[in-house]
Amino acid sequence: LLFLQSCTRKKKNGDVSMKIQRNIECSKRSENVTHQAEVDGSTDIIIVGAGVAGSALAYTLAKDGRRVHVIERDLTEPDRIVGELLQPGGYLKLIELGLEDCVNTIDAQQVFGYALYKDGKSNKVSYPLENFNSDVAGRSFHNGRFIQRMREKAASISNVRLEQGTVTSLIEEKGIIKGVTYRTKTGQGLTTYAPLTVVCDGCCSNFRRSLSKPKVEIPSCFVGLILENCELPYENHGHVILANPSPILFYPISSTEIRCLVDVPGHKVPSISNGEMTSYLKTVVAPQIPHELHSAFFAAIDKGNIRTMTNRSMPAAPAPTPGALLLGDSFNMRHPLTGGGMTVALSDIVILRDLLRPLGDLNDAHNLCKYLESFYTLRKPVASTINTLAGALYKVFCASPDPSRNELRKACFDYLSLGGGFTNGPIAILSGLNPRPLSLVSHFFAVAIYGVGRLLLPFPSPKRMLIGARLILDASSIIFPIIKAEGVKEMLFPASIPTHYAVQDLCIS
Ligand SMILES: Cc1cc2nc3c(=O)[nH]c(=O)nc-3n(C[C@H](O)[C@H](O)[C@H](O)COP(=O)(O)OP(=O)(O)OC[C@H]3O[C@@H](n4cnc5c(N)ncnc54)[C@H](O)[C@@H]3O)c2cc1C
Repeated sequence: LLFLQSCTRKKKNGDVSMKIQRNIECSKRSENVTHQAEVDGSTDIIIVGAGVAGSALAYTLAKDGRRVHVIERDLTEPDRIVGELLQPGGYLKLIELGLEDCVNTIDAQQVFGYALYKDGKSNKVSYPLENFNSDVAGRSFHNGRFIQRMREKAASISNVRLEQGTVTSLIEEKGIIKGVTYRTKTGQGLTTYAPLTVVCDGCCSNFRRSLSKPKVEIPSCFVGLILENCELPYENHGHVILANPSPILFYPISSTEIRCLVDVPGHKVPSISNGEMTSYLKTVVAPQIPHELHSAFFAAIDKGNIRTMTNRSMPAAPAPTPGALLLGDSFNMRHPLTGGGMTVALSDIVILRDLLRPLGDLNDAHNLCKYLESFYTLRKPVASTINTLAGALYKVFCASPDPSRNELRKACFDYLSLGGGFTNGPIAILSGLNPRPLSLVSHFFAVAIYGVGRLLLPFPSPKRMLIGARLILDASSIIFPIIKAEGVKEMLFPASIPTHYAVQDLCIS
């Protein structure tokens, strides 16, 4: 144990992967000692996965004095097309967690809002940042660089042990999760124990079935490209093209690169290997993107680095289990159109940290589990609002042959162009700066009523009245099922749910 401590206490500046590698080496050399120590109760919390959620959680819990063992399948820098735009609300959570410097030195770009495009018209929608410090804005970056910085921060704390290994199962005894079994990089099978295991193994989680009742939907896929040597029409803004059949996104991920994500509805994307994808991008997508980006878009297609990713959506449906908890995408997912995933994960971590803070001992698994049930209610206002907006906006932003849905789409675009509260309200929700469920519901129906009003004025015709009525029905059929899945009571009336269990029942430090 002393050897492990001396290893993990070495805090040196330097290259991210070098630091993490050093940490792996430490854990490798001390595997036997550590395993023995863990049986003795030297770990408070095991974290499965060191992605966005796992590494941020490890850092924050360790800062609060917990002894944390993080097991991550692959500690090399991830190269993915996910989690590249952090909303300003997420940046505020990073500040709360003391992790805001993780967006420094990775060539992250500040983001001040969005530009929306529809039928050749464009409109800038800025985040309402007036009342915040000047550094508060969205940030966009290479996801892998951001994660490496957070892993490095976590690994720099002496009571974090960050180890490369693949968790293969949760250890359950009499209904309580006691720890995990995992395979190290060298193929050795090990077990480790702790009073609490937090599973943060991402969108394809292997363990969510044991800890929740997941219902995963796949509304679409994203096709990702990187555009180089070009400028976005609206500097430091995300760009959303309301294209046909579904939205296309652009945002900077470094000072020289722009990410393009093309949404393709359904489970399947055109084949990259037989050239269908190239043809789709050149003939269907290219004519719909801003002309300033054309040549870089074609160059990116010809370069051939085309990536795809499935977009999943899954409301949180916890099955509270003593000794374990899910967090991040393993627990809850939403369509990535609005870039809300990391904000929800970081917001959840702040709530969990605050709940765990007064507890000295985590060993009373049943009481701890009961106490942590309040987490599921406390997270609802932020998480459900961001989730519902993502699902609803995706549906509204997709093209449709239905005239009422098309009117709703047009009304949404024009409503967001009105300025004042009509623009600030929805963008404050999307950015995570003011994610209030009632504000979301009222803006959503204000868009619908605005759409109906435009149909009926100046002179209503029977046909227009019918489209107007269908528009309201359509809007309701979009938002109400999402709210139902999120939990009507938890989302809209959280005060009616008892959230706080007596901390006194547990050991307080
Ligand atoms: C196409 C796409 C684009 C997105 N864009 C954005 C965006 O712009 N902004 C935003 O906020 N969100 C975005 N998201 C969502 C965002 O990526 C996620 O919400 C976020 O990454 C969730 O973090 P996580 O830690 O739960 O999962 P991850 O970051 O995926 O981390 C999971 C970690 O667990 C590890 N792991 C998995 N299994 C095991 C195992 N058995 N043992 C050990 N380790 C394991 C993995 O290696 C990984 O490091 C996007 C999602 C998609 C699909």
